[in-house]
Amino acid sequence: MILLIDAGNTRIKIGWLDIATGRREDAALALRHVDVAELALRTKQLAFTPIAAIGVNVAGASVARDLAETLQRLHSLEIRWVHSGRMAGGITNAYEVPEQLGADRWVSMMGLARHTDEAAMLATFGTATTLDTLGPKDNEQGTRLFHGGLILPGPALMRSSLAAGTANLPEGNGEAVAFPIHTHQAIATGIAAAQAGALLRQWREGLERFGVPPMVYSAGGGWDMIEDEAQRLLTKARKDLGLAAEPIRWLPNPVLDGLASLAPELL
Ligand SMILES: Nc1ncnc2c1ncn2[C@@H]1O[C@H](COP(=O)(O)OP(=O)(O)O)[C@@H](O)[C@H]1O
Ligand SMILES: CC(C)(COP(=O)(O)O)[C@@H](O)C(=O)NCCC(=O)O
Repeated sequence: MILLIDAGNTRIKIGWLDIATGRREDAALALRHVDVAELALRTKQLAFTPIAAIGVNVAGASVARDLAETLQRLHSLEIRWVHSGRMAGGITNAYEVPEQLGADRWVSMMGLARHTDEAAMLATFGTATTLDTLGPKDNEQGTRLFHGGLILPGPALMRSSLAAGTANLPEGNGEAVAFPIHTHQAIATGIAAAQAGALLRQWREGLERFGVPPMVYSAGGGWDMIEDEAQRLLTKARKDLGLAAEPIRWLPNPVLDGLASLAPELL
């Protein structure tokens, strides 16, 4: 079994792959950085001994070091860290400097490619929100292009930055509504509208570029804060354009899916 690691800025997600059968974890483990020691307890509960570990890390050197030390101590394993590049897993990276792209975003495009051959967008609501577009599989070689994408503060970061940067605003919670009538509602609605509005903007860019609407997939721990608003705005936009309804589809772990698809060529 191979451990799959996605170290994000808030949490580390860990799954596994049986390379012989393609079998994957039922549910990924999510740990905060400070709880990395819990990995010892959790991997001891696994019904197998991992023989390799591959991962991406956008959370800085100390998180990588903690993970590396923990897996070395527990299983004598070295983590094979994946970095962004110009091409991998049948996808070409349009970033001017490919190595600058977050490795989690890059590998998530390979995860997304497992779910559709159509032009698609992955909206990930983590610490940051990223809205990334993958072109269709439409040439003879079957290669695809990562067209680029947006970065904005994630829902929780928007909320905490409002509370930290103002004298009077709390950490706003609540439902998004058309016309907010108290502060919590005003903040929750503002954040949901900003996140869903950015998603919709990028979906329209995709529609113009491809001539067909990109499929939209979502991921990340902050999705539940904006799901209703995002689904509602996209449904309305599609209806206004005379397009059939097509909801945003949730992907629990596109980064781990991408690592799983890269594993055979990495190991
Ligand atoms: N138990 C939890 N601990 C921390 N964040 C959580 C938890 N449950 C949901 N969240 C939300 O998930 C977000 C982090 O999502 P995640 O996809 O793990 O991000 P990242 O990949 O940047 O670490 C947080 O900003 C928060 O809104
Ligand atoms: C955009 C990110 C901060 C997202 O990180 P996350 O929210 O998943 O922790 C990360 O992918 C990153 O540091 N990217 C480097 C810059 C770029 O992708 O252009």
